Amino acid sequence: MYFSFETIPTFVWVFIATYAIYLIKKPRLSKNEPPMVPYKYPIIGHTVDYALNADNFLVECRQKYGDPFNIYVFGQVFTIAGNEIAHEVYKQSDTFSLTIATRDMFPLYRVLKSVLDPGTLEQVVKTIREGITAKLSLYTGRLQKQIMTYINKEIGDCSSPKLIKTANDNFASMIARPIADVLVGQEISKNEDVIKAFADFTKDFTKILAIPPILSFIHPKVHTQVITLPLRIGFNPILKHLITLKKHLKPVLEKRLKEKKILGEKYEPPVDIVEYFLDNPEYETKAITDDYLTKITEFLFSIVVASIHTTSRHLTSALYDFAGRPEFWDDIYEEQLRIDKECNGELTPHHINKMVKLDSFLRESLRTFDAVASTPHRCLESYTFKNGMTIPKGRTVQTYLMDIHYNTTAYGPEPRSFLPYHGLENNFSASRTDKNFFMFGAGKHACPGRFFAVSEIKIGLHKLILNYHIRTPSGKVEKKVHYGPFSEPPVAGLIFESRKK
Ligand code: HEM
Repeated sequence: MYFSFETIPTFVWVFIATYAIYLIKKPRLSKNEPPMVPYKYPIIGHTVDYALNADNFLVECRQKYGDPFNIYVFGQVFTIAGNEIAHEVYKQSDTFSLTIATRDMFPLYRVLKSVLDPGTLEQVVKTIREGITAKLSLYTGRLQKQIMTYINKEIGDCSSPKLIKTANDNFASMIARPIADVLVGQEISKNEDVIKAFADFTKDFTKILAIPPILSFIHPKVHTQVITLPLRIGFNPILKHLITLKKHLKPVLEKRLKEKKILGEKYEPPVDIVEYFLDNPEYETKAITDDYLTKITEFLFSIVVASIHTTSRHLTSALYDFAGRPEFWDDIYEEQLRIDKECNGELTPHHINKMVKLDSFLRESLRTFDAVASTPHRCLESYTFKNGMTIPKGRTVQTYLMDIHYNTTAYGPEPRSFLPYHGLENNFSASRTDKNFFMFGAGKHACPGRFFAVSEIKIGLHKLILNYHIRTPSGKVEKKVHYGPFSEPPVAGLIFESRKK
């Protein structure tokens, strides 16, 4: 190989820069920290093992170093909290923050400015609790209709078997319909442009973030600055969705305000989040200005981000779990058929509660989703665990989900096997959080949308299983797709074949 004399300074600079990064980034641990797993290569640390082989790597670390332990990934020290420690992190809700931990990797505030305001999350959670969970029974019929509209339109007649690809989309457009109905009401939730805006918002936002966090080796903020550069120079693929919603929302809000004024006491408020918003003294208005529209649109999209892809991902995953396990088909189908006959095709919350086998199957699908570690929490001030170990302010703690979901004490000697009726036998419903089930988090910040999500998924599964035989192309359980410690449903597709009535 030939090097010219002029290339030498370049090598010197690269060497100096690398050495500087090494010195700056060298992990400095304070006293009584959890054990640091030794690593071979400076700067790189455990990045390769964590990105390419997270499951085996963390199992080995857990066996050798206990719970919790520290690893060094993408230039940062992470504390990995498993089955014994994670619940302590979730209990200390003033000391550990999910929102702050995810801000660098998922900078939603760049497009929805209001999420930076700490009051927004509080308001979103309150809205979900009061405006969705407390009124779930009023929504059931509407959710059902919206899901059936999707099924008839997008899956339709499958007298010949039809392969439906699920990659990326993961039935987001099925889930976007009931969520639009609940959020923006019946007037505009049938509008296909609005449904598309809801279904695509998160996907389009995450597209620009799909750059591996290489620059986090320098600092996580450098990575955030680079991934958000397109947004800052005016390329904003999300803007069109905000504009669509504003356009369709404006006449509806104006009409409602007018009717309220004219009818006074006689006004019959529609049941949806837009009305909940209008009714809130904090958001009271006399006219629908552009600022007002922006505020309500941003608020609605922050619920969209939390609700659509999370729910559709797990609906898809549960369908794959069902489709790959013929041994449970008859049992689950019979339960749906019996309930369908009982309710004459019109589900009520009472009937959804009766789907106990389906509920248990779904809980198991959530438990075995196979995410290795997720739901990071940032430590806001130095914290000492009950076992005496201390972590400093600023540390990110990753929830070691597999250690929790695959613990032998709760799930027996083969915790990775699929136990469809574990929930049913132990009286754990799919939406119930528990120290051995962290799919919806735990404690004060446990997912407020979980009751809604589980209802939607159960209605979707119930209707699909009633109408179709569903199988995987291979006839077996398909493998999930792994990105580092994260997991996504399989992408092989699902084969639908109409049941003979
Ligand atoms: C299967 C679907 C879903 C899953 C797996 C899921 C999971 C989670 C998890 C793990 C958390 C963090 C909890 C914690 O820190 O303890 C969370 C928080 C949250 N979820 Fe969900 N979620 C789902 C659906 C939904 C839906 C449908 C909504 C809205 C209607 C929603 C709204 C939220 C909100 C607002 C938070 C933040 C709560 C807070 O910080 O206080 N989620 N979710």
